[in-house]
Amino acid sequence: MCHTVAVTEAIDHTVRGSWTPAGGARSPLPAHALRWLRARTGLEEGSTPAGPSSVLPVAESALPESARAALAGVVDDANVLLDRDSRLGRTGGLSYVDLIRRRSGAGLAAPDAVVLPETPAQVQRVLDVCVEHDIAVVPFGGGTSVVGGVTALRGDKRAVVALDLAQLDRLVSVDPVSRIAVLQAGVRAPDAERLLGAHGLTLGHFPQSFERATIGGFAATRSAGQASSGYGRFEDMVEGLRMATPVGEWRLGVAPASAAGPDLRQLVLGSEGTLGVITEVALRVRPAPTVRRYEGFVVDGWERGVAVVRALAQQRELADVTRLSDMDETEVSVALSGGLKTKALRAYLNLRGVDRPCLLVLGWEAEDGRELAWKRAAALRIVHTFSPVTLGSTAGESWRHNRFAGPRQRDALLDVGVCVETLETATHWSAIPALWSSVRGALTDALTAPGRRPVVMCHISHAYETGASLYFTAIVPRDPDDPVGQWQRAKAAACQAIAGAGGTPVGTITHHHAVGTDHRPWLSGEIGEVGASVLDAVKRRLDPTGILNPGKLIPTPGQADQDPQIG
Ligand SMILES: Cc1cc2nc3c(=O)[nH]c(=O)nc-3n(C[C@H](O)[C@H](O)[C@H](O)COP(=O)(O)OP(=O)(O)OC[C@H]3O[C@@H](n4cnc5c(N)ncnc54)[C@H](O)[C@@H]3O)c2cc1C
Repeated sequence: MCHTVAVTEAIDHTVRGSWTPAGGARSPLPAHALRWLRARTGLEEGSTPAGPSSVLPVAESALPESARAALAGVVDDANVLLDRDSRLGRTGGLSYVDLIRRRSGAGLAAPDAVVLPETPAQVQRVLDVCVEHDIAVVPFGGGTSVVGGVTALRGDKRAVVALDLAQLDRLVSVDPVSRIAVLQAGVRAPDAERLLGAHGLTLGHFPQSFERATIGGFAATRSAGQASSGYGRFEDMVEGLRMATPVGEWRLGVAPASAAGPDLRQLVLGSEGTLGVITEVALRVRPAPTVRRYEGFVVDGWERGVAVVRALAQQRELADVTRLSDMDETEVSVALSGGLKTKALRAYLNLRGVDRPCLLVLGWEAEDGRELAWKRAAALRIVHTFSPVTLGSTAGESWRHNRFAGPRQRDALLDVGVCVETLETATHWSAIPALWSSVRGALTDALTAPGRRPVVMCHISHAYETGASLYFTAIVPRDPDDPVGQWQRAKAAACQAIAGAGGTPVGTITHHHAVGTDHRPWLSGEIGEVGASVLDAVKRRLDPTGILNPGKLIPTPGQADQDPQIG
């Protein structure tokens, strides 16, 4: 059984008001789900589908002709795109706010050109041209950032280009003995699995943005996939990197481990396009699994669920996929699936005396049945000490089957007038209960309004011996008069809860979504003024004129947190 995942629809950057070109129309909400949503949140009848992108305002390109000609001299005329649709398609990422902006046209910041290099050498020369012509550069992978990471901010430069890495799409080499594969930065995750699958290998990185996101983007944001317990976070997979910078190419990583000073790869991982453009990544790969088993359980109460995951983590028996939903997320999953099975499940859980059901999904993948049976038995020995209700493999397989459906569901929710967005953090086990409660409270309070009753739900899908991530999703009827402000106020309240009072953070401002523009105002609080000045110094060394991704990540002292181009 090969570990590939089908991509059902073409990726098209010129259509960005939704996850796929078909948008919510491809996967409309079933009638029972809509009924539940209206009763639970106060959502009124109505439909708000994305309009045609042809009506959106896009300013004329400000790229000077001299710069265009110099860029075309590097990548060829055909790879410097100035047309409206190509530029509109790279205005930003795929957060709720990005999608709303592309539906309303307000606050759009289109790049002045899209540049598509074909080789690492061309990337280097493009940077040289941009330094010479004072042009800002936004490295653009899959464009799935949800924190403003690819918003086309110009900063103090004459123009801004989106440096789209789509044509750096090759598997450079495979070393099966060492289990290392070198992939170019623009390879999308499904293509990475396909290319590696031909060698019997897998990367095992399956974020929910799998269909669109790229190897370079994963490295630049320290991404975490759904199977992080088994395969690790993306930075755990990185053996080496090749990065173009305005002061020359930088290659990192020569051995599996090293005591040659600080590990400078960690400076590149999570640098979000502000220090250079990653062109190649050497990755630790594994034999593709031939067997897998996903199972569902219900645990009575969030606290007990957290205790199960902690026990698995601390006894080093986490399943490759370990995912615990709180009561609200469990309720929403059950309500959205609907039908007879839902009624039967509710009745069964009642019968078993479960008052506060929390869904736990465990998934194991292995090279053979014996290995899988061994891993599963070790984990289940722990799980069963918490007396869960076993739902079996149907529930687990159903989760696996739908694991990339979230973005399509979001399109459908946007089309019926819902505000739906996520945010994430991580903290130590001892702080999990308080942080879960304070972030839920902050989001609920900020989103509650007359006729609007938010649903705020949470899950843990990345666990460690010392703590875990908390991933929140909020659903509430959209404020038609101020849809962006409605979410931004809620997000600020949640960030404040995470940042804590009195300068002591309760958790990290981001576990895997990265900093971008959205978390930038909170970064100094987490890394301290000294940390911020170190980042700033590295930035100045690698990018002395500041062309790379202005307004993202680096908390430059004295500089406004938001770019004035964004209203
Ligand atoms: C629906 C949805 C679900 C998501 N689920 C997950 C999830 O499960 N786990 C997770 O970790 N994230 C998730 N994300 C966030 C996002 O997918 C990740 O941050 C991802 O790593 C971004 O990859 P990308 O190729 O799309 O990068 P982009 O969005 O194109 O870029 C992200 C940042 O990296 C920079 N960058 C991109 N490529 C390069 C490069 N080659 N060199 C230097 N800088 C570069 C950009 O300038 C930007 O700052 C999700 C996003 C969405 C919309």
